[in-house]
Amino acid sequence: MNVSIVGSGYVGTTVAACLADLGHDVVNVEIDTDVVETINAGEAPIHEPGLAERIAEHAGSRLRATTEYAAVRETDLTLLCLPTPQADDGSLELAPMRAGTEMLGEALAEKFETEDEDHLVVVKSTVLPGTTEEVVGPILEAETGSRIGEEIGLAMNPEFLRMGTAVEDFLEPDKVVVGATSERAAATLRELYAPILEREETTLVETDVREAELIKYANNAFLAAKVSLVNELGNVAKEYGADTYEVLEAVGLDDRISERFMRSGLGWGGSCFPKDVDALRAGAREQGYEPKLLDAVVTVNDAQPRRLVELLADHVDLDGARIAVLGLAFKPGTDDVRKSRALDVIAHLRAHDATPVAYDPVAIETVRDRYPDLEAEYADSAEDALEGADGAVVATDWPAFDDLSFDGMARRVVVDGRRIDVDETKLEVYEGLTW
Ligand SMILES: NC(=O)c1ccc[n+]([C@@H]2O[C@H](COP(=O)([O-])OP(=O)(O)OC[C@H]3O[C@@H](n4cnc5c(N)ncnc54)[C@H](O)[C@@H]3O)[C@@H](O)[C@H]2O)c1
Ligand SMILES: O=c1ccn([C@@H]2O[C@H](COP(=O)(O)OP(=O)(O)O[C@H]3O[C@H](CO)[C@@H](O)[C@H](O)[C@H]3O)[C@@H](O)[C@H]2O)c(=O)[nH]1
Repeated sequence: MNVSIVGSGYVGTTVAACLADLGHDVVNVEIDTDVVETINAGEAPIHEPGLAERIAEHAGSRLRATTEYAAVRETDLTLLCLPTPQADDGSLELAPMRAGTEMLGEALAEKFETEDEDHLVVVKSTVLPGTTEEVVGPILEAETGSRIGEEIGLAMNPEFLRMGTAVEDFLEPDKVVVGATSERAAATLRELYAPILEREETTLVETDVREAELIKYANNAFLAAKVSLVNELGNVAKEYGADTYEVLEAVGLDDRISERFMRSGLGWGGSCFPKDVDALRAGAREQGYEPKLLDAVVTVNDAQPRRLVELLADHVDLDGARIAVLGLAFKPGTDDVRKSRALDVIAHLRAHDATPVAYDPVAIETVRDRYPDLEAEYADSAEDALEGADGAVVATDWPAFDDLSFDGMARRVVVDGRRIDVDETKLEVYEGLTW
């Protein structure tokens, strides 16, 4: 099929490369010219395992990128992978979605004028119930002068991929959720995802649009809540002197609970859980419901970076101390630093007048770009960050940190926010945040 993807960020780029891999002809429509040039040069604009190889293989043949919306006219369907960030009050900010949809509508108007063809528009961005049918649909109708259900098909198809395993998650998902406004739209998406849907392990869930929109938020709220509960239990376990990882390993054997998403420590960051839980809380309030449990899920999460720095302060006088911060990415396998807990740890260290010396295998450039005012020094290697340090914190569980010797530290005091696999015998103090 001929597919256009509007927005070539973490999701749009991954989805484009994977759909090209499945045999589709794909064009990324993106306003950032650097991203467009990078993809067309056969390179990946983000760090994501398996992505660079796929872009290198397909760029110039089944995959290309452009800043020109006119490209959508040569395609059968468009996936909207636009950002849906947080407004200042935590609610869902729809301005980028509206702007991109308007530009798409303008481009499609010409397609409908010159050709007797239809076009399916699919919202892949995470949006609250009602957005697809009450915001995206009407903009498309206004811009094109056509009706949803006539020339324009409309569907919502949330994406569940994770950073760090995005390619694998997209190609081998547990489920594909399709909320379509017509059987024709649903059939087009079944055709798009046919090779994925053939997998025994993948379930196709067909719903109305509102349910598809809410499934995405419910999924993320559930996982974020699970990690916050695990962190609360971990904090309690620490008070009792019990090892929460042993406790939760046993709890996870109950298949109603599962052993996944049981890692306590610094809590959740990233571009999804924080903004999606906040958008759902704001949306619920707007609908007249007080989401008390979701509020608590955020409160527990927000407290963890401060708890970690306070724990470190029990062992090290932080005033004037050099503290190595191991990891900046919000999780391993990605250069994504949006809402990374490491940034909060750095802010708390600064509040204690410590000097944070940060190292990350792939995310230092992204931090420098996005947070130029962050008050941290950067090191070229973990060993350099640790050299002469009065203490260290582990903020991201990069596998490479497991093998560190911590030899060059002035004092070998390590507070681990992620429970990596270090050799404790080499350390003067080794404390886990929650165990
Ligand atoms: N990152 C994830 O792991 C993930 C997973 C599932 C769903 N989502 C959802 O997918 C959506 C996209 O997320 P992301 O992480 O890829 O965001 P992102 O910020 O990485 O990418 C968005 C891209 O859209 C581009 N853009 C903005 N306005 C545009 C316009 N008018 N026309 C064309 N391009 C435009 C930006 O330049 C950027 O490259 C969000 O709704 C997010 O919640 C994200
Ligand atoms: O046991 C765990 C598991 C995760 N985390 C943290 O939780 C955050 C999110 O991790 P993860 O869910 O693996 O990564 P994301 O890329 O944010 O993916 C989530 O957000 C995406 C965007 O909506 C969804 O598509 C995915 O399904 C959903 O897992 C990270 O900070 C992790 O360190 C923990 O602290 N403990």
